[in-house]
Amino acid sequence: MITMKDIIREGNPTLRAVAKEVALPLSDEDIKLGEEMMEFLHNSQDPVKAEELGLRGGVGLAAPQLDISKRIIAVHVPNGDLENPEPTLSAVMYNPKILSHSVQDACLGEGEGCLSVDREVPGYVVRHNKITLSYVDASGVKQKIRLKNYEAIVVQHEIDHLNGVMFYDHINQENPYALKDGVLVIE
Ligand SMILES: O=CN(O)C[C@@H](CC1CCCC1)C(=O)N1NCCC[C@H]1C(=O)Nc1ccccn1
Ligand code: NI
Repeated sequence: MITMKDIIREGNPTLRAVAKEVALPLSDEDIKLGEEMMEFLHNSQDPVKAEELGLRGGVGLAAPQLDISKRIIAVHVPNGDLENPEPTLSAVMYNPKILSHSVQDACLGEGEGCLSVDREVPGYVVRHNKITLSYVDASGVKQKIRLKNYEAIVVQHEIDHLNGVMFYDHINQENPYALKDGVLVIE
């Protein structure tokens, strides 16, 4: 079971490496890894288990964060209201690829953090507001989906990890809160 000790932190060169595509058909090992990554996200969002296991709540995780330089990500974005436990997006994605994106950019009003970064780095992380994404799912089936707003931001943060990019690489050094016209701020 994945816990915080398995997550590498800034300074580990794997976070700056370009991860390798996984071979198809998916190996049992890669399928198992995806399941463990999703289990971590579930546990990290469960107040009891997160407390028990000392987990920081996470909505996404990329294999390089486990010191595994493979193009595998897991995302589990909970639905806003507690009544409806249906997550808005929950998937393990193998070899995810952004096929196209909107001209419109967006950022989280709160900025971003990272389970591999044990410090606050303030500032807007400007990303694409909408993306068209292809990936292979855990059943080995090629998927093509469109995402927007928060879900699109989460997936872009994870795909960045596959390319050795950290969220703060996108922050404007001169003025971390500088915004070009038309960037959607997502609260
Ligand atoms: O690469 C993957 N990571 O580094 C985990 C990150 C991924 C998100 C950061 C911004 C977009 C994707 C993550 O999830 N966080 N960042 C650090 C601490 C907070 C935590 C978070 O946003 N938690 C959360 C949010 C809503 C609901 C439940 N939990
Ligand atoms: Ni991260």
